[in-house]
Amino acid sequence: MKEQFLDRMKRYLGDEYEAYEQTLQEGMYRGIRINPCKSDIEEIKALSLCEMTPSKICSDSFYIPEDVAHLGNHPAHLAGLFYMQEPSASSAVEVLDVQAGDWVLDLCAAPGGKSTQIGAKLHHTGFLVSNEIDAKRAVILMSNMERMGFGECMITNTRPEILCEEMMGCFDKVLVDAPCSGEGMFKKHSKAMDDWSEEHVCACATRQQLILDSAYEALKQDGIMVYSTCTYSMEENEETVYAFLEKHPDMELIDAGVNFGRVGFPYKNLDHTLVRRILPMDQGEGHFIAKMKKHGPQQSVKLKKLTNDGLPSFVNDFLSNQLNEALPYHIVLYDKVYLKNTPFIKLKKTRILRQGILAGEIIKNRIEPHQHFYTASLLQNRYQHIYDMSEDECHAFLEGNQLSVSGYKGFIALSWHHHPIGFGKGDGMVIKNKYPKGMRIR
Ligand SMILES: C[S@@+](CC[C@H](N)C(=O)[O-])C[C@H]1O[C@@H](n2cnc3c(N)ncnc32)[C@H](O)[C@@H]1O
Repeated sequence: MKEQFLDRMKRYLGDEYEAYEQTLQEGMYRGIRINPCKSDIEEIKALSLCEMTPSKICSDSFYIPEDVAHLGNHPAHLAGLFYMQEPSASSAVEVLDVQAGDWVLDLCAAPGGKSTQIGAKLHHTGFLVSNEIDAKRAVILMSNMERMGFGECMITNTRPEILCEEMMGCFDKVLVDAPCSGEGMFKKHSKAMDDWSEEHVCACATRQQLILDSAYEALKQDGIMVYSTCTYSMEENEETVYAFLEKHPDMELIDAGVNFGRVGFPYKNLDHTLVRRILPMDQGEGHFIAKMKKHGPQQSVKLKKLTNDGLPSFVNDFLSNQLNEALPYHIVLYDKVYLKNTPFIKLKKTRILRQGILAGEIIKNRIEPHQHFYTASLLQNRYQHIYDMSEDECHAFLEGNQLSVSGYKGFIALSWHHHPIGFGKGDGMVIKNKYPKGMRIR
């Protein structure tokens, strides 16, 4: 560990420094968070995946032993029943206190730990915009949102200032889980430690101010903003919040409203008792969370809603053949068919990777369904053609093999323990494998 970093930690922690130093010799906390849109605690426990210890931070989060292997390839994970997330990483969304019907912006969202948690809390109500500035990471975010089954959302890949200007004053809740110097992750990512320097900490703090200024624009009057990091430095935490509040006097730092973690470090006249810190001594990996309310006034842009496109008859036939109940909204964009429960919105400057559920792609005069159509939790009870695979069949399917199952013709949802995990196409004799090649297990 860099001496300069440890000296700073000594200054921050005083008498507790030794306890912190001790945690550096220990392993990382690991955990899983159950997806209530697809499963519940009883079901996951009954799978006996591993030892699961409840966390005090989030009722869906559990600590798991550090040495548990291969959970990522477990069918329950691939079907989106749970997300691998260390419990303290769920703290910021708990503070955000998402309510059904909220419009929520997750401005720095990849790989999607917090967006999938927000999606679960919204439970198909409201609207979630998950933005990631980095194109490659945005694709990972999209695949995690897809696996977990969310559709009442939009995945964007844009600079915060562009998105927040286009959606000015639209959101009840905004989460800024900011890029930071990652001091809380040094045990996990040694690269974060190699990159560490006081200059880097200050550069992160400058960037955080810019992101917060954009986030401010997107927040409604009376809306709630949560700012979080996974770093210890005061420059990126208390000092960032202080500078932001100085610049935006209509923002008020309010009580985080939770009883996990501990108060922040004292800084000027910031009420540090209102912010939360989770340190490794608190069964976490170094998180900071501040909750703020916007008193406004704040104008909101009026978003343009799209009307339903006329669908080609073969798409209508496909949808009525596959689903026993349709979703009310659909659009076709670049030959891709999307479905949604509420109207699609139109943005001009923001790069939208996906809005709604991607049902499939029109190729010549037919539709090739997409994996998202079969993982979307809103559709889970609507498939008219579904085959529940045995453990062996599911394993073979996830490896990319066809199923020797006769009697089915056409596209069919394939489930594990009655949870759709993908799809195939029957020819009466076998079901051909349509599990995306890049997702197959080897
Ligand atoms: C701490 S991570 C987010 C983790 C995510 N919220 C989760 O729970 O999975 C911060 C993200 O901010 C992104 N980022 C980097 N620079 C940014 C910028 N200038 N504006 C917005 N986001 C940025 C990074 O690519 C990274 O994905």
